[in-house]
Amino acid sequence: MKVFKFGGASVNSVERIQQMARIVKEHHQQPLVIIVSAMGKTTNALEKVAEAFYAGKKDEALQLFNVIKQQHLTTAKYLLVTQFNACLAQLSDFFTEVEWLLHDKPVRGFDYYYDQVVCIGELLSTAIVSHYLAETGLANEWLDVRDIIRTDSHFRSANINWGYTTAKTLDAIEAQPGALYVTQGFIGATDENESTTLGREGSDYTAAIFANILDAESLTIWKDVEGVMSADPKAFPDAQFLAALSFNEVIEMAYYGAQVIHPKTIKPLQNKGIPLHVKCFLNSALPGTVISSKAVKNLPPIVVVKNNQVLLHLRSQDFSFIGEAAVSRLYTLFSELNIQPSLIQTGAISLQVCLDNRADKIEQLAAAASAVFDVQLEKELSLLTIRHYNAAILTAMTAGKEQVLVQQTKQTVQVLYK
Ligand SMILES: Nc1ncnc2c1ncn2[C@@H]1O[C@H](COP(=O)(O)OP(=O)(O)O)[C@@H](O)[C@H]1O
Ligand SMILES: N[C@@H](CC(=O)OP(=O)(O)O)C(=O)O
Repeated sequence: MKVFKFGGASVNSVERIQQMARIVKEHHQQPLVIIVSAMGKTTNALEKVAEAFYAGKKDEALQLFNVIKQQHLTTAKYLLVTQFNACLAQLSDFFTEVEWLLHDKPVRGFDYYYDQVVCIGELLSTAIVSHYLAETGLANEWLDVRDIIRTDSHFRSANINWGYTTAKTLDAIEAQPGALYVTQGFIGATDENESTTLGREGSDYTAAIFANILDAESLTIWKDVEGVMSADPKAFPDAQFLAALSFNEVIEMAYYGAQVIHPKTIKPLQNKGIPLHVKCFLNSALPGTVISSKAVKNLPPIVVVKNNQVLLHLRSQDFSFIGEAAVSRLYTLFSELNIQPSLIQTGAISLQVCLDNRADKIEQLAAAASAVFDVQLEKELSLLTIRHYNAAILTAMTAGKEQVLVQQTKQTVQVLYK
């Protein structure tokens, strides 16, 4: 059994879905589970629908949703002939699911509605993909992952109930010769059948969950890049291709914000020693990156840049030293608000916390922290992280930048700059 994951970029056009089917055909000699994300930027568009709905702008929400609807219908029309009616029936059910909800008035928290709306992206894309594969002679079973992935009700970043999910996965998926399953990444459901999501870009994680439970031979994540590179090639055209990486290295990269693999993806694979291949869907003959338990030496400097960072300066109100009570209160707040700081630096009477600029969370954190600290906020910062750095690359990459904060270990340097 192998697991493949195709992200939004690999299903964002008719041609790319056709290319995906070619890849599946090439690898279909053995049982395959295919995890698919929402097409292109559909999740972002659905977020706008949820926001308009929650702001009481029903007509705007319906209008925005209609654009998404038409995009999916157009794609289905281009791709499908014999399977079109069956696909249309399935898409229409999902459209109705959202439209009913949008006609209601919000009575619960935003995150609940967010998940009920946003999960549709993956349901729509997989319906189209599954029917297209069938149309090209690749018989497959479409699975609603919400019947399999059971989560708690922590909407927008739900946690997996591994016991239930394992039993359901083994029930739903059989490793028979020729078996081909298509299902959604990123989404799940609670005991009450409410849809949940696992956190943005969470489809990689779904794929790792399936690979772990099914004891897959490998997981392949198909991307629009040659493999994992030493930096985002969109921002750094000179980035180097990395043929092999260890699980631990990729955990570090994801932790520091590399956008290439979702941070939760690695552990389920590492625990079972399942190799992760990151391959290019535009050219499946390229070898791609292999990520495994094997240590990889002599890596080049690996660069991660996170923009839109905020720095909170927290100073003790009476100029007393920052003690364990204050630090413990701060970490409790991170946990309560589900905040993962990008960087923390502790001084004698002050603490500095660098975070992603999520306005809602920053406001709540700043308000709660002001009970204990004097709080100041600095915005529009970027956080540069270099793993396996050397003096030359550090100098080159920080030239001309106003440095706000620097943190350095033997392996990793981080520079927050304006
Ligand atoms: N270190 C890296 N190596 C390769 N790609 C990276 C890296 N960091 C960021 N990226 C970006 O990740 C993108 C692929 O991820 P993403 O767009 O989320 O794909 P998908 O939609 O398939 O999940 C690439 O186009 C590239 O710009
Ligand atoms: N569609 C979701 C989940 C995901 O993983 O997408 P992608 O594989 O395109 O990063 C998102 O955009 O967050």
